[in-house]
Amino acid sequence: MSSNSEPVVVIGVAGDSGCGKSTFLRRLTDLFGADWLTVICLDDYHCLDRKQRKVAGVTALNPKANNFDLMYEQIKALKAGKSIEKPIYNHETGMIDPPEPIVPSRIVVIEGLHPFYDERVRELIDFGVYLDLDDAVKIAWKIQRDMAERGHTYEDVVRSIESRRPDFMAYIDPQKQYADVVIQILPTQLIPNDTERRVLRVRLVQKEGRPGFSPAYLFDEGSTISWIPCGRKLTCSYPGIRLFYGPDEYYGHEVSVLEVDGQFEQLEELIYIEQHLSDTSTQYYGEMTELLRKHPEYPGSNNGTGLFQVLVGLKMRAAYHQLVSKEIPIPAAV
Ligand SMILES: Nc1ncnc2c1ncn2[C@@H]1O[C@H](COP(=O)(O)OP(=O)(O)OP(=O)(O)O)[C@@H](O)[C@H]1O
Ligand SMILES: O=C(CO)[C@H](O)[C@H](O)COP(=O)(O)O
Repeated sequence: MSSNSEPVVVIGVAGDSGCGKSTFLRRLTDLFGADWLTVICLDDYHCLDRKQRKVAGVTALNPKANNFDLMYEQIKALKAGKSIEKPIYNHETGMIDPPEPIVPSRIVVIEGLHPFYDERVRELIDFGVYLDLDDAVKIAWKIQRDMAERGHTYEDVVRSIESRRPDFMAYIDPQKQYADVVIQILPTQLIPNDTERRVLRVRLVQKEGRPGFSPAYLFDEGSTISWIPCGRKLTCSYPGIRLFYGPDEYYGHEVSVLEVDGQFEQLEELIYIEQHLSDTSTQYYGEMTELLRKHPEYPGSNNGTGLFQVLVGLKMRAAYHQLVSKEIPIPAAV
């Protein structure tokens, strides 16, 4: 629990269902320790239950199905170190269950569909990440999970993604402009006409000029670099690995982009990549590689999704320390 004298830092993790939020949260828990984190799933602020949404003809992505006033009041209270009685949305029954008490830890993570949607909530967020999954990859991941674990057919998966698309584009996707970092997960460019989606191209879009956040870079800050590290120090089988770093513009903001296309054969060799990255906010040599090697079983540990999730976790830790140690006024996520 956080005492009133200790600031509570709020982290936002945004993205559609099935885009890897749970995996990212597991990495954050490994980094900070469970005692440091209070995770709030924003699905709990659905104000219409499944039946009511059906009657009203709205999806859970529609703001009308969510209580942003309550979300704002409760996140504000948590940030002030106060306990709340949080509602619970029950995904098994599709109903809203009786509320549960929540006591904030030092870091409150709000994760789900709408962390940056409401301006008041957005301004409470100290560091925000948006997980931006390309549709082709989203279908591949959902098929893998929903067909294997939930008994859905290929057509069910595609239909469900299609039916959510209009509301996704209207209410979820635009939030990425407010994130400090966006992890874009795209099909590889290393395999022509790839349909398997096992090899991924992952881009880390990092906003420049945010207090408490300095983007990581490859070799030389501010330059544009394409690097194929396959050689004596890194084992690469087909289709190889390509890294890229360079400046860009994103929704009118200056950003720097780090990119990894391809996958790593041997996790321990990641140290070679880590050596060439700067401003990673590690606390000791090799920390990134060590964190990835700890959980090779997490999906994406052998590609840019895992690498950048770990890197973003390290950036969140650095932002936390900066905010707390300097007691600087907490800036908005915009
Ligand atoms: N980096 C990755 N590489 C490959 N597959 C992945 C990766 N991350 C997630 N997946 C796949 O996507 C599925 C959904 O991931 P996860 O549960 O982390 O997403 P989520 O956003 O929390 O989903 P939900 O909100 O529906 O619970 C996983 O079961 C896994 O199959
Ligand atoms: O997008 C979602 C969560 O991220 C869900 O679709 C939403 O919360 C509604 O849940 P359910 O389908 O269980 O009624």
